[in-house]
Amino acid sequence: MNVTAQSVWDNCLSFIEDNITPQAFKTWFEPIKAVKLTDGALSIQVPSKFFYEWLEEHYVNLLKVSLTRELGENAKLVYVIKMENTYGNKKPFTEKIPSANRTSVNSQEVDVPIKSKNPELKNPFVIPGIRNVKIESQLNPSYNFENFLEGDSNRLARSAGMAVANKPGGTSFNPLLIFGGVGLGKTHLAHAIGVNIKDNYPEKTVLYISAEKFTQQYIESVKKNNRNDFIHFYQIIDVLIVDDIQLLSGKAGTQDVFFHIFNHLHQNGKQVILTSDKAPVDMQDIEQRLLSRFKWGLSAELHQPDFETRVSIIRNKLYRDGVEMPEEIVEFLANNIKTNIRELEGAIISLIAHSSFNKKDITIDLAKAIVDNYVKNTKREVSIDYIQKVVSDYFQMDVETLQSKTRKRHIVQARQLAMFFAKKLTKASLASIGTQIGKRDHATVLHACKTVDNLSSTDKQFRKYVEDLGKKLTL
Ligand SMILES: Nc1ncnc2c1ncn2[C@@H]1O[C@H](COP(=O)(O)OP(=O)(O)OP(=O)(O)O)[C@@H](O)[C@H]1O
Repeated sequence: MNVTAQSVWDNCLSFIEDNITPQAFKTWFEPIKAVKLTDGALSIQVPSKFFYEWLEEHYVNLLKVSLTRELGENAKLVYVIKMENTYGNKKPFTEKIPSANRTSVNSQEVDVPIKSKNPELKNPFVIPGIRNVKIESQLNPSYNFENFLEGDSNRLARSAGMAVANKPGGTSFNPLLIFGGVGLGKTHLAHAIGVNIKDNYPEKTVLYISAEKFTQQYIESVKKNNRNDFIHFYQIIDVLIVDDIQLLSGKAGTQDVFFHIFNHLHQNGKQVILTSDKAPVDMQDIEQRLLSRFKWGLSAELHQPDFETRVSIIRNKLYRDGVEMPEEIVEFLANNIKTNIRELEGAIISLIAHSSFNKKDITIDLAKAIVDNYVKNTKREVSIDYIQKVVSDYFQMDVETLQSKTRKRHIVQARQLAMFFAKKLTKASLASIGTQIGKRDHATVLHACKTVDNLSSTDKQFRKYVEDLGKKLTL
């Protein structure tokens, strides 16, 4: 019988297929092409260097056994690797394949003898120096657990984050989705988990990436026709942290590729950590199959910090910056900047800067001037969730009541006010506002906005509601 590269490889494949899961076979063996067979050496082409390394890491014995069955003890395997690509990595794939093994510019051939001449190598398929690919984690070490202060507002998310950091992929918090409003610490906590995992498990590959950058990389990979490399790159990560996942909204291609990466990682016990500015249930234009996966693990909300937590955050920042500030001013800041920790930090920095540039002491008057100025100049972003919370608190009802189907007048009015402020203070569409406030349609929201306008010009009491709520929501 005529023995060709293809026939040898086909036989290897049927042996391999019997020994691994269909999913693994599809992912790691179907993309391989048999290239040539010369002097007992089978050349196979793999799509990327990562792919090659993955095979070496996970399937080396299987390859060895299957090839030895076909070509005998002296069989050799030669990998032909297409030019590699870079993803999410400033210094990608810096490991060098020994130049003696490099035979062409557009492809890299790695000659891997089954019987090694080097007796120290336990695994004869492995070439030292190229197995461990360094992927820069893109983590910011200054965002860690030590300086992520705990309070009622973040206790659940912080504890879940610590549990994940202690046992990545080994808890039921997979994925861990951290969600909450602007500037409440989602990015900080996500980094802290990654940083802690790197401390606990230095050998694990951790990658932090924003959903925006992930999308750009994906688009780039499609343009360059190397979508598979893109997928394989992400599939070898042990801990994948994707920030602002809501930004995948409306991007069907990126969602699809993320779905496959997510599934692969999850099935292989790898940890996924996501952040979002809204709960999965409120995410718009994200495919249902992806949303349902986001809900598989734990969704933990970061709420607005309470007064005590705000005070601790200020004190901690002052301590780290080596600045002293009278307690009265610390409390003044904590009382006046409530909804966004980034703004709180910004106000502290401005205060310190004003005092040192103008050589003035930090006084309560200076603090008032900064806070006034700060609040005026800061376009506050409020979420629809926050609006519903403020309106229901104001009318002493809970959010569920505000959203309910009841026609009781005071509840209808509260709901209409929430819709009115959502239209006024957010960029959300009428349809999206309706969905988020009790699953109503856009016509109901439009009607609510008109009603609030009419009533505020005819009903004094109602006008007071609008003014009070307006102040609460924009302060
Ligand atoms: N619990 C906390 N303790 C100390 N600092 C905090 C805490 N929470 C948030 N911060 C600080 O507040 C700032 C804003 O946090 P971060 O950028 O993580 O917010 P975010 O929720 O990701 O915001 P965005 O919605 O804009 O992406 C950061 O400087 C962060 O260090």
